[in-house]
Amino acid sequence: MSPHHWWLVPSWRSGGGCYVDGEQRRQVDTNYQHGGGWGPRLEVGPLEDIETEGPQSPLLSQEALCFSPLFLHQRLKKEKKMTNQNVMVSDTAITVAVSNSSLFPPVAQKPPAVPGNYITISKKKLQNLDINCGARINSWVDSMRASSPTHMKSSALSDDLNSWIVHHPSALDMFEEITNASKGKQIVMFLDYDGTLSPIVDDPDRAFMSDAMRATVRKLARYFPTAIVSGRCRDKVYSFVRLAELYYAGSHGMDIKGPSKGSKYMKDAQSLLCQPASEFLPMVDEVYKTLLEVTKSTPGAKVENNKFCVSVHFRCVDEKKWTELAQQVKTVLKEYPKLRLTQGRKVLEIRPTIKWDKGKALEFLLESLGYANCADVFPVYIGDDRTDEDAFKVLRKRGQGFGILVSKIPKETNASYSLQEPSEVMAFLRRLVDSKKLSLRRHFRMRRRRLEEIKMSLPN
Ligand SMILES: O=P(O)(O)OC[C@H]1O[C@H](O[C@H]2O[C@H](CO)[C@@H](O)[C@H](O)[C@H]2O)[C@H](O)[C@@H](O)[C@@H]1O
Repeated sequence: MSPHHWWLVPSWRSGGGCYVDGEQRRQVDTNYQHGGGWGPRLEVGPLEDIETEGPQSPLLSQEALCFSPLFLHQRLKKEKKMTNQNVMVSDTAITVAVSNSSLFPPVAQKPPAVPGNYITISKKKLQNLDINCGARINSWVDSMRASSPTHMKSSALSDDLNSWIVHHPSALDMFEEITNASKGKQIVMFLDYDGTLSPIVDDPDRAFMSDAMRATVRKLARYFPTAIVSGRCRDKVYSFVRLAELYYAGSHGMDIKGPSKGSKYMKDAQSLLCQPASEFLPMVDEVYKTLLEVTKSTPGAKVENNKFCVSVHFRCVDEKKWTELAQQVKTVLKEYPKLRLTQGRKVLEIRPTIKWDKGKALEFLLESLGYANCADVFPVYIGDDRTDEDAFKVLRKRGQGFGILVSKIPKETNASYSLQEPSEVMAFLRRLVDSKKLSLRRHFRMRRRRLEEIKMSLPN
């Protein structure tokens, strides 16, 4: 047996599992289990131990992987079987590298490419609830459960948080390093809304942003081009934020509009409009109406029309009814192969199959602002949800700026830094504004001094 071949089994008390899709292309035992309690786990062992037969599970949520690198680390240490290997769980895959010496990549470092010396579990099989592959309802419900931190053991949580924070340090603690890295570059700000600018609440219609946060974002936009990138429909998120000087990308980036007030950063910002999924409008509307009707029988379910996508909220649905709700949604979506399902925080999100996401929206906005091929731009994206990972990934790929994940618990992420909650986001934004003001003041003071020197040196 080669010491470099290892297998990984994401497992749940209820079962689960997936294919190992890399070098060895072997299937993992889907019923592998470990000690009790609900919770995402990633088991590890020599590749040779894998059972080669077993049903394929089309789904494992990203959340199910959120503790896995750390769990894996501990397990690996315990087993003392692995001395010089690197284990990584990225958004695209679970990967075991065989040569690097550290367990995690340093902050802002790109994840290693796959496959090569890596064993990979492909993202498609892990992340999305792919209705077209005929996902089983159990898998859907597992994924819905995984999005609930209440299912995570608190002891594991604090251990993992301590290790996680080392690799995704607080953006507040690292403020100096961050501003140093941005020196001489144009910072462009991208802000998610729910869970980033406003706290998560039970009723999506009441996710208000505080006046203090609004004032902070207003100041921020004075100094840096600023965009709100949200899963909500653009009008709705605008009604919460109410700042006309910002760029807005609603419906997970499928509805982008420039500032109605115009912008000092772009000549013709008012006419900026991008709606790459417009042909899906009638279909999304139809699905919204059907889902509204069908889910009426499930107490607490809430269907939200986000124009180019639909959200089915289960935050207020009794867990015993989650299977019923998943079944209702699945039945409706069977009729719409051009729509796909993803998952956010206690929400099922239905959207067109087009290749457009928050990452694409970020790229589109940078291009519109004239920074497409510019080395001197420093985009900062702050978000809390799975859909924000697409934007974090784009930043890593560009090697510009960085992502900040808003989370109190360890999550697998492509972001470089973390903040715990919207109040920390506000503190970070305020510091950005203050630091910019200070540097501008210094700049003008120096310019004035220089002008005076020139004046003095001129003959009377
Ligand atoms: O991209 P975002 O701005 O973060 O939008 C993602 C979803 O956010 C909203 O739902 C979430 O926040 C609600 C209010 O706090 C909460 O009740 C819900 O459980 C969360 O999932 C919004 O309602 C969705 O339409 C967005 O897709």
